[in-house]
Amino acid sequence: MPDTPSAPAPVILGNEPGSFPHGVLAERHPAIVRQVRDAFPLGPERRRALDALLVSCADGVVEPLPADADPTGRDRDRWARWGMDAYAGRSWYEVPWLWAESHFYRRLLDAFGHFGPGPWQGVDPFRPAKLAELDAPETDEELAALDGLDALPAEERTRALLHGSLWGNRADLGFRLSDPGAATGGGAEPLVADDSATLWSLLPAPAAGAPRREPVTLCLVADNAGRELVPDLLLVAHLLAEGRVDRAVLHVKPYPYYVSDATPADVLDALRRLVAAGGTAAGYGERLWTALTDGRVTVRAHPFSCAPLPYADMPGDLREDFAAATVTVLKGDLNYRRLVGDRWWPPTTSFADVTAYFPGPVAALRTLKSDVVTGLDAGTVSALEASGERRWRTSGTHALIQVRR
Ligand SMILES: O=P(O)(O)OC[C@@]1(O)O[C@H](CO)[C@@H](O)[C@@H]1O
Repeated sequence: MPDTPSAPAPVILGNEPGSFPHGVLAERHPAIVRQVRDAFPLGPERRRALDALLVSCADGVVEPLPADADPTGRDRDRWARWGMDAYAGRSWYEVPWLWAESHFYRRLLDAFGHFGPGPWQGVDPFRPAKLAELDAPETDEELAALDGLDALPAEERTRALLHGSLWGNRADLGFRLSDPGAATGGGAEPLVADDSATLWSLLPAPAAGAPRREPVTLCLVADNAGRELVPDLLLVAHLLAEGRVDRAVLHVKPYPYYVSDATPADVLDALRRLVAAGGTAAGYGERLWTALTDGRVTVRAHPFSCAPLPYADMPGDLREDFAAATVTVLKGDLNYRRLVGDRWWPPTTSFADVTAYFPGPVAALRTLKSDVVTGLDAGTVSALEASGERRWRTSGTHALIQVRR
């Protein structure tokens, strides 16, 4: 029996040296700043701004967004609503870890000049790494392997594409910066929870000759670009082709975020990559291209997708989007943190209870890359604890498929 929480668990902070969140703030963030600094021929002003961010990461406090941080002023208002007034002046390590990380990316883009005006306005500082991944021989191999799918029975094909999307979540460039070996391990990794049968009960394959039913809409809240987004797009194309889904809404980030998170530009890159791949991959790519042009698939980049807050705080228009979906599938670790709240839940806490606020059926497809987890049964937790694998929560070697109808 899953445990129903009597009160919210403590929010995860980054203030404990040696912990995973502390390492992200103290080591991963400076490494990301240096990577951006080295990847572009930035002028003195931008380099000074990035160096100031490095100093701030080491021992600084959260500062209010500067007046020139966003030419429209709208983003400053948003950050005010998202907690800036409460957290300005406090140490990066003492505010909620989710908030600190999210705000770091906003500051990094500022320092880089992404919000302009200037030559780097609108430029994605992570694009070189994203394109390198998309062009890597491993991506060719993964796409060529799709040719074998046609020989599989329909259910196995669907399962293979679901698992491709799930394990594609290990392909996270920020994650590899601090744990280079973690995302490359081969072989089938254990699922710590698998509600895929519930997912398919929400998205059944239409039986031949069955009467027309209500249109089925899938909301897929994407995570990383490149080698995660490609299998996400394949899954969407497949579900459309099978008639399990009539329409799909793909949510991506409005600006570069958490290094490799997908933006609309990344959707285009991934789609072009599919279409150019030839074979089965190109067939999927072309179907998706058509579905985008005829409106069955739409792409949305909502500002809240880059908010430093849990989904429980989502605004009304996003709530309506999710409420209209037959099921919303959230990809990846960060979306999971935002879905269940980035808290020290006992791992057996009921997933259904902590996501009860979500406006409709919701599914999480995630590899475990941070401490938060819910919805595990007690036997699974004991087995994980007994396995001697100290970092099962954070190493990306385990995954889950959790669904709340
Ligand atoms: O959402 P994703 O791409 O699966 O993971 C994001 C991530 O790499 O970033 C955070 C640490 O920076 C963790 O939540 C997680 O490990």
